[in-house]
Amino acid sequence: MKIPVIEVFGPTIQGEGMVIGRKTMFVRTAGCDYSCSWCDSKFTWDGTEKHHIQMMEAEEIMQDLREKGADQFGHVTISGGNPGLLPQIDQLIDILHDHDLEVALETQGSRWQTWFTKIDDLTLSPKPPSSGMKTNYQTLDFIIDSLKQKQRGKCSLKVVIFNEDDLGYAENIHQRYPDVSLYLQVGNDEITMDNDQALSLYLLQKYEELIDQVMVSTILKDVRVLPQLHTFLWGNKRGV
Ligand SMILES: C[S@@+](CC[C@H](N)C(=O)[O-])C[C@H]1O[C@@H](n2cnc3c(N)ncnc32)[C@H](O)[C@@H]1O
Ligand SMILES: Nc1nc2[nH]cc(C(=O)O)c2c(=O)[nH]1
Ligand code: SF4
Ligand SMILES: [Mg+2]
Repeated sequence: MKIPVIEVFGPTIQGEGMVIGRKTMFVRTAGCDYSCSWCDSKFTWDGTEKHHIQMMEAEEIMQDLREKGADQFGHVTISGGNPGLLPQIDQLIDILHDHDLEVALETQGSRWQTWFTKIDDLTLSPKPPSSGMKTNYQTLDFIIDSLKQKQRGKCSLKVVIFNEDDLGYAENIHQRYPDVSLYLQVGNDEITMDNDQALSLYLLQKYEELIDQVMVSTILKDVRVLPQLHTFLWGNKRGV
């Protein structure tokens, strides 16, 4: 079965979460079951780029990765949209592994796929109140439980923070899943700003504010606090 792909890019650095800084290629799938108010990738689901969606066989995606990244990469990140909507990603992972490539996944944890167990670096990013979305804890419990029993690689949680309610949500997530490493990420509420320098300064200030808040939390002890590294470097630019 073909995979709806909206962009393939890289090599670049992973700008977020558990493998931040790692050289990687990106495959971004189209379609999401959420509609987060602050989503920085709305083009994957809001219909504005539906003509750019390509239905691709897993082998064609592999070819595209080689055309763009030649033999210069050893890691591929699958993001979206929500790739977790697509059972057919299974074949893509097998092909990537056959090419000795490690595979990362970005998903919000609203849907389970059996192929999650084959992922090397799996990021679950449940959405805090500011997103306007509601977490289905039954599904998230099931995913985390299933991964604990049988996963090839590592799993982490990443919560984007925009306000104090979001921080409270992250505390709750950390208490519910204390054994899963937790990353807090600065929320970018200026997703249309095109002045890169002003954006970097603004987000740096947000980063410092978030650090200050986390330092005084009695619950968030074993956590990592990160910015989106790619926005510091390249602003709101696409495909980097
Ligand atoms: C675009 S999403 C795609 C994967 C999946 N739908 C998800 O949300 O995890 C990739 C990551 O970007 C984060 N993200 C989206 N918009 C953001 C924003 N405005 N500021 C900071 N992080 C954002 C998401 O929370 C997620 O961790
Ligand atoms: N460099 C870079 N790092 C990223 N980490 C997560 C991304 C995403 O949109 O899923 C992303 C992205 O779009 N670019
Ligand atoms: S779940 Fe991810 S892709 Fe979907 S709307 Fe939220 S941030 Fe965007
Ligand atoms: Mg992004």
